Amino acid sequence: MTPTQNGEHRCAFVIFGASGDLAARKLLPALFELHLRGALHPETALVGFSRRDWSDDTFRERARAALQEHAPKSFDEAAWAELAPRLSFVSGGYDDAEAYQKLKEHLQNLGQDNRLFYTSTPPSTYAPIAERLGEAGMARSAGWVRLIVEKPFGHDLRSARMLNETLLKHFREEQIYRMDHYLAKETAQNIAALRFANALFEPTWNSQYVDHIQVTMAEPMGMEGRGGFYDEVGVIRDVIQNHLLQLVALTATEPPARYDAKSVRDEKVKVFQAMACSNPQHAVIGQYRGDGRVKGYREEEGVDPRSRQGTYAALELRIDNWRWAGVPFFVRSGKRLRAKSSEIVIVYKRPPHIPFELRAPVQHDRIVLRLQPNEGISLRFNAKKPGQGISLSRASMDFYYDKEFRSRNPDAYETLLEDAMMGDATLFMRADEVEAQWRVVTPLLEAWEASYDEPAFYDVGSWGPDEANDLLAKRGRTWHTPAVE
Ligand SMILES: NC(=O)C1=CN([C@@H]2O[C@H](COP(=O)(O)OP(=O)(O)OC[C@H]3O[C@@H](n4cnc5c(N)ncnc54)[C@H](OP(=O)(O)O)[C@@H]3O)[C@@H](O)[C@H]2O)C=CC1
Ligand SMILES: O=C1O[C@H](COP(=O)(O)O)[C@@H](O)[C@H](O)[C@H]1O
Repeated sequence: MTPTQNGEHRCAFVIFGASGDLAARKLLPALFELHLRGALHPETALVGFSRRDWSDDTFRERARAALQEHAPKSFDEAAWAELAPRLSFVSGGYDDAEAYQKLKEHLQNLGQDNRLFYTSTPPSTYAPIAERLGEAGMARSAGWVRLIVEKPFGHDLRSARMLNETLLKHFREEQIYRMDHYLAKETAQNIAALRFANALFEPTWNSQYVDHIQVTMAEPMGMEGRGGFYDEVGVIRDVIQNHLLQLVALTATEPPARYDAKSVRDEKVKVFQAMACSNPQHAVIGQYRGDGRVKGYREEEGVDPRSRQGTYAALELRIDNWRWAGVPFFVRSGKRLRAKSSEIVIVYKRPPHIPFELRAPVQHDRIVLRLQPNEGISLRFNAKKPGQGISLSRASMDFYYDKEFRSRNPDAYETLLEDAMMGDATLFMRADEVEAQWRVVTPLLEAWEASYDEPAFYDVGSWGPDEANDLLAKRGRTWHTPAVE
């Protein structure tokens, strides 16, 4: 019997901030996809909550419009007609105790004891939402109660600890699901499958064979209307503290004994604890400048025209443990770069002895794990060129998800919402994990914010500032250039 049939994941799914961008672009389309493939229990109710004075019908109209706009290929009238009556709306403030009494009555009337709350609201509301839910007696029920907390989780180590303390006053750790949607990308999940379901890779996955590892998350977009938010946050808080550090941890972790929430997260925490804190000597913080055609960061709406905020960062990280001692991990991310590309590159050492007479040193073998686009894996190695004698050329073995599998890759939010309804927290972050991640980046953030240095400027459409190339050149390495279409 599937969990849908046995009803374990039937629930009332409450979206705080249901009028917002994330709900429209990600949450409602993900729930609709789950409904289309029968993974949303037929009695699950979707409850929107926000300050808008909306009726149930207004929420339904907005949700329908959001699906038509953001999931046009999946939108289906018959499926929508089934789902629409299960949507309802409660209007109220996120810090308003009376509104939570109204919500409580609404959920009682729906007759759903299992409840999943989602904070799709600005970060300043996460703590008040948890507190008001707790005070209204909604952190417990006759069924299960879970709380999904969006990112960013805190602004630094101190605020992340305070947020954890507040949440844990009202909810038990097992009830709290902290989001990092990168963990649910198929290729991020495939790192564990590649390493731990094959005998081929793991024996060389260590400092004896690996020269260094690169993690890149490049985006061509600028601020897209989020300038005000971004200017408070910057690239380190926005993606490095969470997405990139998680990718490093998945690449570096020891094999867990079992693939479950406790074992996987225990191992990731050990990686973060072994990570040396980042520092300005081993980091470059950059900012994109305009080219007359495309606005520079300082010209973006909502951004301080003298802002020093980083829209790009490159860091060298170290993991001081037996497996990774001496292997640098270079991570970088930026806005307004040449193309969208998220990838992890494992660069191998050269063989200890080359028996051929060659004109140039052999190149390093590489495993490229592509998260997006062209999800898949490439193994780049040296091969003999046809003809007399040995001369080498680069060759590649490529695996592409879309060519190998017929099924579509679910969106990360779809996977995460389904997992949360099933009570599987493996792809969500634990309290100690988030704090351990903040420990790594906070010293760099503090040093940068206390300094008066200008960021390293880079051109729109480039791969980042020259200083980021120097960071690797100092270590005798170069960045892998992502393949772009
Ligand atoms: N959008 C995205 O792609 C992503 C978003 N996130 C995170 O998800 C959360 C929601 O994001 P998003 O939907 O973009 O946010 P929005 O700015 O769209 O806010 C969501 C809703 O919260 C309410 N709201 C807005 N500002 C305030 C405020 N100052 N005080 C109280 N309520 C407010 C509004 O609802 P109303 O006025 O009706 O009450 C709004 O519709 C954020 O924490 C964000 O960091 C994470 C990753 C990606
Ligand atoms: O969390 C975030 O991620 C997006 C990028 O996500 P992706 O799945 O499209 O790679 C990023 O644009 C945004 O700034 C950040 O908040």
